[in-house]
Amino acid sequence: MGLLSSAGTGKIVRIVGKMDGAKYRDILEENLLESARELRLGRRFTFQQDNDPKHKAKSFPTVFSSSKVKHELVANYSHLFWVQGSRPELQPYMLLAHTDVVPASEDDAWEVPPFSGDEKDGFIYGRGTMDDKGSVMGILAALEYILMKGYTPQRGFYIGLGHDEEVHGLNGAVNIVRLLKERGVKLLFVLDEGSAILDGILKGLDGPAALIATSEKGATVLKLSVSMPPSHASMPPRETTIGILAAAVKRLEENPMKRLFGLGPEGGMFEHLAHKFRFPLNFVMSNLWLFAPLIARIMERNETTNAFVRTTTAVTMFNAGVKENVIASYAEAFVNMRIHSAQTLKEVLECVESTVGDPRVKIEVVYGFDPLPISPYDETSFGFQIIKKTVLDMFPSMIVAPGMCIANTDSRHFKDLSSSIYRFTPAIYKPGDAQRFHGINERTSRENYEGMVQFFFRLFQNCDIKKLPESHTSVHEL
Ligand SMILES: CCCCCCCC/C=C\CCCCCCCC(=O)N[C@@H](Cc1ccc(O)cc1)C(=O)O
Ligand SMILES: [Zn+2]
Ligand SMILES: [Zn+2]
Repeated sequence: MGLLSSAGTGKIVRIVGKMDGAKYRDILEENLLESARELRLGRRFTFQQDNDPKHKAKSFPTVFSSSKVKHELVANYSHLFWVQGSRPELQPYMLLAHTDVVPASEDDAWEVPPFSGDEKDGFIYGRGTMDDKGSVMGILAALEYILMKGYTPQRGFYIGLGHDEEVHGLNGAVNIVRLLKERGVKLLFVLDEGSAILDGILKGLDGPAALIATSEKGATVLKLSVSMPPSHASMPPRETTIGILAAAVKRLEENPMKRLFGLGPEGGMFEHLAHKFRFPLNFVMSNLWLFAPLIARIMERNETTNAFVRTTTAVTMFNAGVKENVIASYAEAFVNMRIHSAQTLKEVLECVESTVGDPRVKIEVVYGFDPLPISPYDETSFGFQIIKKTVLDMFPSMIVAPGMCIANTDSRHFKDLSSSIYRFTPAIYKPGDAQRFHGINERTSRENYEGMVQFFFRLFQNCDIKKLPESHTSVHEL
């Protein structure tokens, strides 16, 4: 069923295909245009900062007035929605997204101001359009639409919109989890951001591939610091705090963590994709047991694919000095590491200590956690198969494979509520797009945004089957 498509200049979406009459079409069109405007407003699309209850009611009037939907604020700014199903015996699932964003500076070379939400050449630009307001709006717009159609979901579901994902979700996601635990909720599956449809990003792969991440890397932030008494810049010591610390972080950069390609979920991902690679890569990918070290050397040349090969090391902050003619008494640096699934936090810390190899450099763990468990993706895994089916409904010839999230998401806080946690948004990303995450010119195409609404709209309906058909039946035939 076709739902949404691009319209003429100035219009984000127009309804096409099987719709239930002009009345719904007009209302929905107006509503989705409103949604798109909200998305474009970027900074202003923060439910909580407006602190105006009418604001969300205006954007999604049906969601906020439906007797089927229960909405509550969590920790003042996060949102928890419960959409009641008509068959309470069916286990609920949960969709996650977040409304907060990382900072963006007008001084960086954005093609359009980062909070203008301006549209250019078919793309809506702005901080949060990819990470993660597109999902927020896509989920709510799809819910608005399905409720307007009068569809009653059979399987109940939760929607959690965190407000502090970019600072670990300790107030938003963690409190949503706490509430659900208190209520004895167990989730059939959880779907969050963290992977997408990659087109041309994995070199040698013919055509796009939808990668449903079944795990995510662990992470740690380490604070490295050096202290010594301050002194006059005219009589410098042979080594300064800044020089010692700079040498330590340089050693970390020059000695990347070991290659682990093939030993984590990325192994299964490339094996699934193998037949879509051009010769000889198809042969090589089908025999990772033999060729993994060779592939790792090729993949590590590119920043995005390197993240699949190893635990990554990023020196993100360096602070030192108070005046240009005073030898700094203190220098500190922060190192952000994402831990490959085949390694533990403990192993990473041991390795960093040995690479730094200088007792004058104090190493403190700001936070850290191990890689997340791998969620099932076999033929009997309801969540994986339903997400896959929904992708195939939209893109029938798409290759769908299990993937790995190389960053971190709020979903990691949900591991006690479900063993089936998936990270995927149906956006298509092309070469250059990976750098837009937390970077400049973050943007979403009209097609990606519309696809997001369509994906969730279909997902709500696909989740209404009671159970998957017996194995060997293609889920696409459901
Ligand atoms: C990280 C972008 C990689 C792009 C790879 C190219 C493929 C794109 C496919 C899918 C989209 C990837 C979505 C990534 C979601 C990232 C969410 C996020 O930014 N989370 C924060 C959480 C965090 C972790 C550690 C901290 O110290 C603070 C915040 C993140 O940085 O991972
Ligand atoms: Zn995000
Ligand atoms: Zn982010």
